[in-house]
Amino acid sequence: MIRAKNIYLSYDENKYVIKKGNFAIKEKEFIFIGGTSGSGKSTLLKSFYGEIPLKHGELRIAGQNVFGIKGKALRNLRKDIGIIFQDYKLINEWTIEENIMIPLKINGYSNDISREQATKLLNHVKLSHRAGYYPNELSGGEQQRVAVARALAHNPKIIIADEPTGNLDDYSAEVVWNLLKGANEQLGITVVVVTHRVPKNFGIRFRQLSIEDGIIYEVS
Ligand SMILES: Nc1ncnc2c1ncn2[C@@H]1O[C@H](COP(=O)(O)OP(=O)(O)OP(=O)(O)O)[C@@H](O)[C@H]1O
Repeated sequence: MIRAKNIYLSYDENKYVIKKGNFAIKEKEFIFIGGTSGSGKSTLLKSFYGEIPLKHGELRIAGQNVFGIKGKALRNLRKDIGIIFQDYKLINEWTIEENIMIPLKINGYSNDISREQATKLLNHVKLSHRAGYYPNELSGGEQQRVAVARALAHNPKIIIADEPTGNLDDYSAEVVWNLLKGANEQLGITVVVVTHRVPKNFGIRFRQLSIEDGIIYEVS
């Protein structure tokens, strides 16, 4: 599902953030990526959805070559990916239902279908009673559940999450982990999560990669 061959990523010409990156992630795997602060974890995730261009190497996501990707090809790549951030990144001026509708509208679904799907997902993340609320009227844990629903809305093949529980208390973190496990187990979505702390007794199979000073290691 994701294959990197000798990839290099950087923000400026003088220093590579990711060097000689080689790894493969199979369909339906659940992957944790760890490593020290500043080692390049977020940068690697950003390259998966074309936010950071590859300097060298080959990166294939769901069969699509990410090198130099732009325009329609980039839009197609993003159809296959749902993204979750540590700080939720919901649009505060829009209700949570409208937030969940965003990826559907971007992908050309009608208003009615988008709303129907958002209603289903609000039910899935147990927030139906808050559909008309705005993000800043919700707790952090609730906002992250909205973000998970938004990431799932357009039926992606891959979910990418960058420290999805970093701002959450233990209870809310567990709810988010359960949603991600469900996406992986029940929907067969490949899940790639950057986290400093792999949860104990996770309960499903997973693999771990680690990044140290820009070098990607397979831990398990
Ligand atoms: N937009 C940017 N412009 C220039 N350099 C950047 C930018 N974003 C990150 N960097 C640098 O790239 C390196 C890797 O950053 P990255 O955010 O990928 O690390 P990380 O492993 O995700 O760190 P953390 O665990 O602290 O979130 C760091 O040295 C950082 O300063």
